[in-house]
Amino acid sequence: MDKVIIGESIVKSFGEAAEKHNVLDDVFVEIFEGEFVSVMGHSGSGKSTLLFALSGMDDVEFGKITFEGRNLRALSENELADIRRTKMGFVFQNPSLLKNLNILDNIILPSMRDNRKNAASIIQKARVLMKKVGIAELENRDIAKVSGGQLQRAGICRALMSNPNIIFADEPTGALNSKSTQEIMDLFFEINTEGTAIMIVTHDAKVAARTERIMFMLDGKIVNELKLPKFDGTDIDRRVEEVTSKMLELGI
Ligand SMILES: Nc1ncnc2c1ncn2[C@@H]1O[C@H](COP(=O)(O)OP(=O)(O)OP(=O)(O)O)[C@@H](O)[C@H]1O
Repeated sequence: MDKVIIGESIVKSFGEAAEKHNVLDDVFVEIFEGEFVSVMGHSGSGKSTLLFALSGMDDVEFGKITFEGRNLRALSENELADIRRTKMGFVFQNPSLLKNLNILDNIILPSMRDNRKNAASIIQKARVLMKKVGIAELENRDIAKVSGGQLQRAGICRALMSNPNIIFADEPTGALNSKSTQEIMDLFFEINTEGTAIMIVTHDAKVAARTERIMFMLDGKIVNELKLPKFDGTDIDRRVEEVTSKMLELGI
């Protein structure tokens, strides 16, 4: 299987002089096409920084990041933005939707910026995605009048508009109750089954247990990983147990 992203010897630090410390400390990571991976670790261990580095959102001080064969660090800001817009999807804990736009307009906004001429097909695509994620009836709804789970579904629709090859999700269920968390994970599962690679940063063992490879971070390093069979809807309790016992073993 081909690799969608390879990060080699990644180093990134924050702070000045004596305060300076490596938040990413010689990290090697690779994600395969269609893979569903997660990253766990203490708060401050570098998980989000890794996600931002791999997606080219933030530059790093050292190392190489290869996305579909292209060296991200050698690209211009415009080229990087283009890759992020057309090949990557982003989902965050709180989807940053605009308050003065309804759900549909929020979902189509980034695509419309790129290609206003195709408005009709963009709207049609958004409607297909809204139906898929179960928010079809909310297209005209003010974003202040939907639940957190529905908002996150809208965020996922927006991320899927460009048919990304990989979705980067930073604590996508962090603000959700356990029912919505499960529903959002069902959705990610479906998206992944259709071939999109997904990298999720999470503190939740139940979320990580749905993925097929969990990378554990400690002090800026990936110190271990756990591989699980692709989730088939069964054995979730046993999977969660495996994840939690690995966390205990690693002191995470
Ligand atoms: N822009 C920044 N400026 C200075 N320090 C930063 C910045 N971004 C992150 N850091 C520091 O880098 C370290 C790692 O942060 P990061 O957000 O990657 O951790 P994390 O594992 O995702 O944490 P959490 O689980 O709390 O989100 C932390 O010590 C954080 O304070």
